[in-house]
Amino acid sequence: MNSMDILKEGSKALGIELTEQQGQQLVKYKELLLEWNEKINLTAITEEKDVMIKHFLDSLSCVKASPLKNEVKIIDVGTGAGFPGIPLKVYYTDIQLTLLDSLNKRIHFLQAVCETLGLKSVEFLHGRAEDYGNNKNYRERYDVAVARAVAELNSLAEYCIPFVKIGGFFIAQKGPNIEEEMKRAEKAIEILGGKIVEKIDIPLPFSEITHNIVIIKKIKQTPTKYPRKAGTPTKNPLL
Ligand SMILES: C[S@@+](CC[C@H](N)C(=O)[O-])C[C@H]1O[C@@H](n2cnc3c(N)ncnc32)[C@H](O)[C@@H]1O
Repeated sequence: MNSMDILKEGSKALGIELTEQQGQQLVKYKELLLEWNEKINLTAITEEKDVMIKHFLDSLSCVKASPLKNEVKIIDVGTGAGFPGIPLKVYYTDIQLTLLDSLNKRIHFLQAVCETLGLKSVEFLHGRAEDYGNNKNYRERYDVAVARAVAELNSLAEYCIPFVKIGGFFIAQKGPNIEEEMKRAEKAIEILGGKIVEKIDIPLPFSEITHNIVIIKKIKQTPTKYPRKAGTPTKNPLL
């Protein structure tokens, strides 16, 4: 099966239909990812089929989370090579997307991808989530914050919840067996003004893997002392 077939079949299994143009944009993105990966470290997954499944289909599986829809304002925290943010932007063409990462080389890659694919309304932020989360231009300005493979949920909540408006959502894409990690994060989520409202199991197409999406609603303002200074949320997570 080629990359386009994996995308088409896999997205159907996820309950979504990609247009021909969206499919072509994602295949082009995959080519850029593998090309740039020879010069800068973007991904450890390099086999084409695995890239399509573990990066692209896994990112698209976020559409199972109901808070995601067109026209919302989304921040992808620790986006790395653009996952899940860019596949979501290809699918939901009208979202306003902010891609945040602390590695500038990755930001340059993301700018090149968005320019090549013709994606509009994308903002690029280079820096730490803890710093932008304290900046009034970004704090509590988003309908949705998403993150995949960045940190344990208790630290990740401190990175992400400050960006979300009251009534908005933080969507954490997680691997299998998330229950213990969710328990360890309960206190932190509450302190930061959130509440877990749903956990969705997602069987990843063409694999035996089941991933989880944890959906957290922001129900009250985040106290101004959070996020703490850069590094603290991972060194000393709220418990
Ligand atoms: C393992 S990668 C995952 C990237 C992408 N989300 C994915 O699923 O492929 C983690 C990324 O988070 C970024 N990161 C880690 N801590 C961060 C922080 N505090 N603020 C901003 N970016 C951070 C790293 O630079 C890295 O690109």
